[in-house]
Formats: sequence, C-alpha cells, structure tokens
Amino acid sequence: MTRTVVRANGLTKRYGSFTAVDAVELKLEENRIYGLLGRNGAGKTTIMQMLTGQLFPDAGELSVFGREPAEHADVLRRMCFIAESQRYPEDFTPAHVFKSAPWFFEHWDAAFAEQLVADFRLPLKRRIKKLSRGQLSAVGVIVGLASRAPLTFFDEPYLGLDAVARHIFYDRLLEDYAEHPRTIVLSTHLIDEVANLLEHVILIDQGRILFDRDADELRGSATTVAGPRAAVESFVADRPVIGREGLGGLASATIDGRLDQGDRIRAAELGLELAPVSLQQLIIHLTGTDLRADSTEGEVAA
Ligand SMILES: Nc1ncnc2c1ncn2[C@@H]1O[C@H](COP(=O)(O)OP(=O)(O)OP(=O)(O)O)[C@@H](O)[C@H]1O
Repeated sequence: MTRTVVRANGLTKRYGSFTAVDAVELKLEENRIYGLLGRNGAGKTTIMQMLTGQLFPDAGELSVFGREPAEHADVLRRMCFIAESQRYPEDFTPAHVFKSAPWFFEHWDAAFAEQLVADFRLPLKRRIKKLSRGQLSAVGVIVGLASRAPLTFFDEPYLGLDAVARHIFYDRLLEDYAEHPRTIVLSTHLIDEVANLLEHVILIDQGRILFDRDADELRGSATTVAGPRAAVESFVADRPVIGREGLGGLASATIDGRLDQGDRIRAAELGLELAPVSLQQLIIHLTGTDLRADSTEGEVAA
C-alpha cells in the first residue's frame, strides 16, 4: 500500500493583502517523483517552504509524515530542501558542506557525494563565494542527492548548470532513485528536459493548483495531427481540439484524448501524420501558459 507523505488541505499563505498560496489541496505519496511546475511567482517556493517548516501557513491543515512540519525535529530530519540560492556560512568550502552534511542527514552517503563531486568537476577546496553560479548549483544538487532524504525538494536546482551538468543531475537522480526510492519534488521551468523523470505533475498558477495528474496519463492524453489543411480539418471536425497551428496549405491540430486503431487508419488514409504531444506542449495547450517564457536561462528546452 502506498503511504501518503504530505497532505495539505486549504493550505494558504498571505503576504499582507496578497494571497501567494490560495487554499491548496495536495497529496504527495511515498516513493514518487513529482514535478511542481508553474510560472514565476506562481507560489512553488512558498508551498515548499511551508511543507519544510520554514514558513507557517496562514490557514489550512498540513501534515508531513503524519505531523505538522514546523518545529517537529523528527519530521524536519527526514527532509532535504535545496533552494534556488542556497546560503552557506561565510568562508565555507564545498568540502566543509559535505563534511557537515551527515549531521543533518542520517542517510548521507559520502561515497556517492564523492562520485558526484568528480562528475560535476567541483573544486572542493575553493571558497563557496568564489564558485561560479553553476558550481554553486552543483553543491546543492550533490547535497540533495547524497542526503537520500525520504522527502527531497529541489527548487529550480539547475541555475547556471550547463546542459551536460543538468543531464548528469537527471541521470544520477534516476539511477539513485531506482536503488533508493524516496519522494522527490522537483520545481522547474525546463519541463521537456525533466519530462521523462516525472511520475506526477502538479501545475500551479497564481497560488492555485491548475492540475494535479499522473505524468503517464498526461503524456498519452493528446496527439497532434499534421498534414494538408482540409484533411486536418476533416479529421478533427468532431473532436476536442486544444491547439491549432498552420502555414499556407499545411496545418496541425492537437486533439485532447487518445486515438484508437480506427482513428489511426483514417488519419493514414487522409495522409496525416500523428505525433505524441510533449508534456511541455500539453501544458501550454491546456493552460495557455508557456513556462519557457519565464526562464532566466539562455538555454531552454527546444
Ligand atoms: N516575503 C514576501 N513578501 C511578499 N510577497 C512575497 C514574499 N515571498 C513571496 N512573495 C510573493 O508570493 C508569490 C509567490 O512567490 P514564490 O516565490 O512562491 O513563487 P515561485 O512559484 O517559487 O516563483 P519562481 O518560479 O519565480 O521562483 C510571488 O508573487 C512573490 O512575489
């Protein structure tokens, strides 16, 4: 039986008259990888800060490992939160960070951390304030992975990481998760890059949950048909279309819902091509929200 690790009912956070998180209902299950997605300011960090006991909710009920997280050391000990801009004591080096990690994380794996240091080519003895942006992110990623905390949050962990380093992170995360299952929450703009990692997708907008769905269900839930405009229009005539594009006599349309064998044969007869919709495209279609537009990174997923 799967255990529920996090349960939030009506979770709300206000800053003055502004409601940053608005009556959020959330359930996170044991040993799953969640994507917490949303535009800048959607409320992702605020939600994670409440779940990790760093912020008190203004309303609602919150249970993490069966208790209110704030001020419960036994709950906090089972969590690791890697913030976008992690702060470290002045004059600390990565070596100091990794040496002190076992004090905070009982499942800390020093050998795994060492391997990750080599993978990311991280200079262990350089002062943290002298590290490049990407190297600083690598410190956080290594702590997040090697801590093996039962509930791990990565809040946009990739800032400044180049494409190679980001893929090392994704690969190591998946490999280690397969051997040491735990609950992981990844907040990111780079949906297509992490799409294959995610088992569940939670999309937040303006403090509210827009949808909360199994990633496999979501992936197969739409198809794009492309070809001559008249053929596309004839094929989609009585179907729910969630997006259209066109150029001259060519068009493509994205249909919400699965196609059966008969549909596929008919599409082939009409000379249409079928393609699955990526998670990123689907989110844009379903919400009219292009998360990539907010990315501060130059290199975003295609
Ligand atoms: N201390 C604060 N005082 C006032 N407003 C705040 C405070 N912290 C956050 N906010 C506001 O609450 C909203 C949610 O912020 P949050 O950091 O949770 O968003 P986010 O989804 O993590 O965004 P990003 O992707 O940009 O990191 C934003 O509009 C933000 O400006």
